[in-house]
Amino acid sequence: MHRITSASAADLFDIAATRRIEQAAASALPPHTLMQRAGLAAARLAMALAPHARTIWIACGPGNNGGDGFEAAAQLRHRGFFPVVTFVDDEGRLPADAKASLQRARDAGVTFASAPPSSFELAMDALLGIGSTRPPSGAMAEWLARMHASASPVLSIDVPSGLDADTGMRASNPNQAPASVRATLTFLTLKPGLFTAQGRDAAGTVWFDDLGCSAFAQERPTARLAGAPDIQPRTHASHKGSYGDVAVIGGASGMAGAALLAGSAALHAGAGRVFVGLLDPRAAPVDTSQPELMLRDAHALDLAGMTVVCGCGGGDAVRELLPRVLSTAAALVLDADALNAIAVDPSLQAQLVARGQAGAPTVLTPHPLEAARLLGDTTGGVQANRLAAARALASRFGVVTVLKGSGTVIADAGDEPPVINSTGNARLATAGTGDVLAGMIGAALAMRRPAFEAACEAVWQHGRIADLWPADAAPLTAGSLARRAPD
Ligand SMILES: NC(=O)C1=CN([C@@H]2O[C@H](COP(=O)(O)OP(=O)(O)OC[C@H]3O[C@@H](n4cnc5c(N)ncnc54)[C@H](OP(=O)(O)O)[C@@H]3O)[C@@H](O)[C@H]2O)[C@@H](O)CC1
Ligand SMILES: [K+]
Repeated sequence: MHRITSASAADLFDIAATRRIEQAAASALPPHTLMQRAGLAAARLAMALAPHARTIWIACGPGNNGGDGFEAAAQLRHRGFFPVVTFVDDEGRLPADAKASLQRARDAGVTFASAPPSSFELAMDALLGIGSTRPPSGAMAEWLARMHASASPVLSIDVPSGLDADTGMRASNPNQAPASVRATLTFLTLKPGLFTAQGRDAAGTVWFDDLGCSAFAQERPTARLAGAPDIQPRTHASHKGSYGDVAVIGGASGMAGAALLAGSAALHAGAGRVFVGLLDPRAAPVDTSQPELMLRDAHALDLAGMTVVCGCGGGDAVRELLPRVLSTAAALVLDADALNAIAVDPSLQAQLVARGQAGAPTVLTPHPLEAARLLGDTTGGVQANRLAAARALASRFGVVTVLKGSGTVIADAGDEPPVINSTGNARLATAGTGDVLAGMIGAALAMRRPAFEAACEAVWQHGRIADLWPADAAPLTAGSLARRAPD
């Protein structure tokens, strides 16, 4: 068993692949082995999370997830703990594995109750796992609300009940605040839904136990966690030309800040030279707080050979420059208003596709609403399956897509599984952080990183800066994020 951190690189498997792996493993092992291993792992983690617990409440559901809970209860009782099990259903309907574990819990002397204990030091959610088919209701919903309202830690078994392990969507109560201390112990495979959409909030700290079955995981991953990128050392005999030129195009009237933020981020991410082509004709000729940035009139910038970051604060004015940007930029990041302009213009879309066909690297950085506009979908439709939406955008336009949000998804147009980013936190929910990300990706492209790697690395670093933000420092702002340190 090990804890998954933002540095962990790992393959993720959807429910269908997990079921196949489970079947292959179960048929090669003696009956009940997997559930006994799962229950033992759950009991061990429960003891580690609440070593002095007097009462551990284990809520068990009608399938094998409940079976894991019974098995954990038996193991905890054998070790001198006092688990109290509440069980939602008729035991006659339990699958064979779970029935055997229920019997083992009874034989171990576990207490069964019809209602949750009045106090508990740890709650174990073994109600629903990957077999969840509809929103929890009745006693199940009440018990989930009860455990998440308590100050005690909640340990979810395999998957937080009601969370779709493929998509990270919650079946119900999407706004229900999860318990402040929460962990999920997942078995056999890591599932993508634990890491994107509502999954990260629901799951808390993710622990993984392969139940000794990694040899059976011969499936193609659905997605991946990329883990910490390798730092590319700079050679001593290098100069600013070695790290490429970035040109930011944006900053229409009243929105110069967005373009300056992207420029600052590109500079601090290591680009050799950064030009900021402002769309506002009355913009100041220099930013005295960042004199390294070379401010220009966007229309006068020669973009040939440049990595262009286009759209930050671009307003409607960016539209007229897009044909030239799409046809001349050596590498390109399209953000914000550039994406909105492309979403409503078939000729720009055709140009974007042509870039992909010509092998010109392009990265799109939409948030869910921008992605929805590009796909002709709704934000809800995009969020309902973020992996699929990112893949659809990447293949439609022949680009790398960075679908922002909790668990940012990075997909390319090829066969590679998409990456779900594992860094970042709610500190990033402040104006301008998207402009900073666009600038960081631009810098990585200017340094000749392949587009998919550039996007994955920059997204990881962007979140990592927020993760390392000192708790006692001033709140994170986009400007300080771009400079990679609190003011
Ligand atoms: N087999 C093994 O050895 C191993 C299995 N493992 C464990 O098994 C888990 C998968 O087990 P599973 O397939 O039985 O699915 P599970 O998530 O328990 O739920 C299915 C049951 O719930 C019911 N149901 C669904 N939604 C509902 C709702 N909202 N409200 C009420 N009922 C609802 C559904 O009934 P139905 O939809 O048919 O009415 C069915 O009865 C997996 O996540 C892992 O924890 C691991 O230990 C590895 C070894
Ligand atoms: K569960």
